[in-house]
Amino acid sequence: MAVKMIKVHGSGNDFYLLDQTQFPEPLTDKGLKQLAINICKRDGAGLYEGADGVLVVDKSEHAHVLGRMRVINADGTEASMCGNGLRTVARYLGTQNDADNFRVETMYADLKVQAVADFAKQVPAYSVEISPVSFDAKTLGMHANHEAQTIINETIPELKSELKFSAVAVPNPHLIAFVDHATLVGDELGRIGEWLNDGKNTIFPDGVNVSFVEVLGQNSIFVRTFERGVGFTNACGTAMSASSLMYVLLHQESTDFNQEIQVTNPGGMVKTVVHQGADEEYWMELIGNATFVKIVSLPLTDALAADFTQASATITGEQAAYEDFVTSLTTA
Ligand SMILES: N[C@H](CCC[C@H](N)C(=O)O)C(=O)O
Repeated sequence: MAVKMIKVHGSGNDFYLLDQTQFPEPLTDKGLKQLAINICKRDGAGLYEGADGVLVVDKSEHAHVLGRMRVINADGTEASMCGNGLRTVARYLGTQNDADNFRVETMYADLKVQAVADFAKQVPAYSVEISPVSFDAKTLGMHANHEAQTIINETIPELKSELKFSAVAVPNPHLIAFVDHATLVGDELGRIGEWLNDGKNTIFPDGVNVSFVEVLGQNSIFVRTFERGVGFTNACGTAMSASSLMYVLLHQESTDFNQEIQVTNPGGMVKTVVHQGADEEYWMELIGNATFVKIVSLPLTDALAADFTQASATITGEQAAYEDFVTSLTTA
């Protein structure tokens, strides 16, 4: 039996999208974990150029929902949410069902998704809801500053850093610091990211996505992320959304709720809007590309055995359009 997947990306954060309804029976969790570990490997060891993870699409049992998304990181760990990935799943399900405004089931919420105007020619774009939001240490799996219940714009002495951090779950866990440009591009992010995802530290035993944010101007930030279960990525959608929330809460001199924020990153650019609902709950809109790079196919048993010799791919041509879009950002 062959397995068909779409290589997709959101702002250069790339995934294999696997629709499990192609199989008579869905893969087991163990099978999904092994598949992700095999195909995501970089440096030629994985399926083509590898990936940051696998987006698993299944039917949803929930009413008014077009499908379900699960997120498997490149190291095989499962995450509760993936903002860049959700945009590509929204495009996949929307195209399949001829719908452009619907909900997708994720681990903790059925999230709103909507097709929006293309970012550029052959660069389709979607807006997705990022929620629920929590600052609670228990939800974050955080043990720091004498078991503090929340950490918002505070130093964490144990990290041997002068930086001030904010910890927020959206709902996957994020640790965010606003920094100057030299720190943004320096080694500190990698040092802290490796440490908090080493599987041994006592601050985030289950790991955490770590981001440094530079304020570039009015409603404009740059976000660089070391992702749990992956390492450095071109972009992390939930990190850019969580960073936008902290930007609104801590930097009202240059942004505010309900304003469109431009978030640039090593893989390109997305837009975010931070909302506070009537119930006082925060939620974010993450608006960005949903690029389908190629359709790949190979025998399922080979993929599970990390044998990619029979793999075939059909290129869509969208990657060239996306690269032109990124170039236009710097020449604008
Ligand atoms: N590495 C993340 C999951 C992927 C999130 C990211 N790719 C995004 O776009 O939000 C975690 O373990 O929480």
